[in-house]
Amino acid sequence: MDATALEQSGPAGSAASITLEHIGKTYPDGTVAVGDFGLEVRAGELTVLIGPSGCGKSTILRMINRLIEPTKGRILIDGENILERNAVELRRHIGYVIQNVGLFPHQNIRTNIGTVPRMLGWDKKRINERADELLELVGLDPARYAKRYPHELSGGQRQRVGVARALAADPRVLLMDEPFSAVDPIARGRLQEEFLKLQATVRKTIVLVTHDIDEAVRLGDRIAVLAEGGRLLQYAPPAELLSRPDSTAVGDFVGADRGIRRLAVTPLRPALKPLDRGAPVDGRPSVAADGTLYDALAAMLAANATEVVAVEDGQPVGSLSRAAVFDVPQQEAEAKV
Ligand SMILES: Nc1ncnc2c1ncn2[C@@H]1O[C@H](COP(=O)(O)OP(=O)(O)OP(=O)(O)O)[C@@H](O)[C@H]1O
Repeated sequence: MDATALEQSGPAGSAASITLEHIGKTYPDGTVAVGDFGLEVRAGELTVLIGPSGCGKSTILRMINRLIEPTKGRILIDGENILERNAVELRRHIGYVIQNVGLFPHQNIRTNIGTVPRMLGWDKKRINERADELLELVGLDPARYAKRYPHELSGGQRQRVGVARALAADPRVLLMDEPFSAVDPIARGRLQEEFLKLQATVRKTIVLVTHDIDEAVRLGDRIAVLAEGGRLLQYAPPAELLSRPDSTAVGDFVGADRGIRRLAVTPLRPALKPLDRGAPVDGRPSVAADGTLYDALAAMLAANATEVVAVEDGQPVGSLSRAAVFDVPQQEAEAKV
């Protein structure tokens, strides 16, 4: 087999970039699911596709692993035109996670995770070791879960197995279609949190489809907002999208409560009023100095306090008032106009 860009997986930093050039999908009945779509997905980043139902998000995602064949355009992964490759073979090098996972019910968890490595001809010992390593990585004890069957797991645990299975052959690209939407909101929050930690370790290039703006803001390095027919309205990091929606359509989509969401993606550190190391905290609530304005506000509200102290390595490093929390995004928004 030739060593194409997609197969050169390995140590951290080996994620691939994805370039979508004027791709489109028109069905034989004339439906234009995606008219003309372009996007540059940076290596090692998590890009979210979001937009109303039927706007073509899943179609775009499934064109990247060619479960749907584009009717126009080019798709490059690290510069290689993947439309010229064998589609079945291609899919073995692109992880894919869907809602409700689609685990094989009659195979145990370890066997499910080993699906792609088996197709790639790995030996049994290596497959089992890899499955157990991934179970650890997604927070499931292999001794307890490896031999279980999918119906013996909770929905959230199955979803983690789905992520582990998609990562099994160490793909450089991971596609995720509404991966967390089938689980209840509390489990979803925990899964998203764990998934962010996992991504900090594996640093894959990820394209994730969701219709949930909170999920997009929480997970995305960049968010692409789409309208019907796969029309790209805006492509920007979450903080920029929330503070500077460049059309009313995007503004409406990100929602009226975007001020609060913006707090959740704005670091608190630049807003801190410096404190001498070792200065007394005086019963004020504390927050981690690498947290967000939202964390600071939550700490103040919980303690019914008007000021919070930011702490780093156990030492107070600055303070922040309630008024300052609301000043910062305001100043930022004004500075950007
Ligand atoms: N086989 C098909 N023939 C004709 N039209 C289709 C076919 N499959 C999908 N479509 C249409 O393509 C459009 C895009 O569908 P797609 O599933 O990509 O939307 P989506 O944004 O992922 O929606 P949702 O959020 O509801 O999952 C829809 O209007 C859909 O009806």
